[in-house]
Amino acid sequence: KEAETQQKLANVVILATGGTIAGAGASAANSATYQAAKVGVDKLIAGVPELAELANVRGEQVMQIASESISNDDLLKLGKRVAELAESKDVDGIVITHGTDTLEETAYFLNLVEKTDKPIVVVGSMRPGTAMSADGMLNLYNAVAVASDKQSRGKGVLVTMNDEIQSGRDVSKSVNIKTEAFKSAWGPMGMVVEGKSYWFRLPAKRHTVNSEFDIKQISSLPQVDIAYGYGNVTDTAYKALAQNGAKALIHAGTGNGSVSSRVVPALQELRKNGVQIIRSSHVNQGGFVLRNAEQPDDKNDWVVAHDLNPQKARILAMVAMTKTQDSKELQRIFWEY
Ligand SMILES: NC(=O)C[C@H](N)C(=O)O
Repeated sequence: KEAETQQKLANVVILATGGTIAGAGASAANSATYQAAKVGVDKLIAGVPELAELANVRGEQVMQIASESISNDDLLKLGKRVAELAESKDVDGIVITHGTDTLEETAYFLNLVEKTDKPIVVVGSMRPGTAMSADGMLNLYNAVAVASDKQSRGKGVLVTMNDEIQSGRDVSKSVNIKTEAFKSAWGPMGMVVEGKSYWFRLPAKRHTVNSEFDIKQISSLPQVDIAYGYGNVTDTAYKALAQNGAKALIHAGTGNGSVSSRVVPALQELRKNGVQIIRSSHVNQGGFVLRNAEQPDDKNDWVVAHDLNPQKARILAMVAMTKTQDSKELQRIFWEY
């Protein structure tokens, strides 16, 4: 009988990378002061015995770090392992436990490069498992529920936080400390309640199986860096980043991705020297940067990031520049993904 139910359940692999969901504090009152990336994947799985009712779950520890320290090499390592598992006949879905600080970057990266329609769900928590009202257990339970659901196929990389199913492309950590940290300017795709998913929207942008990018063909990512716009800004950071080898600079601009008159000449010069200039916005509730609004992008040969925040623009620029160095192609990619 037990063997029969096991056969019917989906096979889900949990790839653990660290973060607060694997964090531990000194006491149950420590919801904000704790150490991330302490608990191993087997203990995480053992902490939620109800997972066994949703799927045949097994875990793999891919790395054990706080997500603010994730490197491009870590992204490639994780991406390649996800692709291998997705190709395996006995894997139906993949869950990635991850720190929340750069979760939106990893989720978007996987959304661009994984050539599979199998569910890939990235999940984290805002409180360590040792804290009162820890959110990691339910977030993980929801992630496994979504990853084992056939309805989740072909919807791109997903994120389950705070009972919501979000698109890995759109979602961003918008507040810290609070458990409702993850928001998208375009709203969640669905809800997951008591292990069941309820869907309301589909992503309009290209992803996974319809993406022109494939992790198997990517062996390294070019250096792309971000510089921040603010009052009284100088061009020092932009020049230093380029001097240090950046192939593209994401301008985390004010408002519409506007650029200070003290910075414009340096960016024009850097573009002439081959560095791609990509205008994004650091406004909190979702930027929307349009070509030739605020700056003459056609004349400057710059690219706009449209609704992608600076950190997501960095991910797309890196992936795109594994294939093209042409600014018009880059702009096409920024509209389509
Ligand atoms: N809530 C978290 O997961 C934060 C932690 N610094 C991390 O990203 O690993």
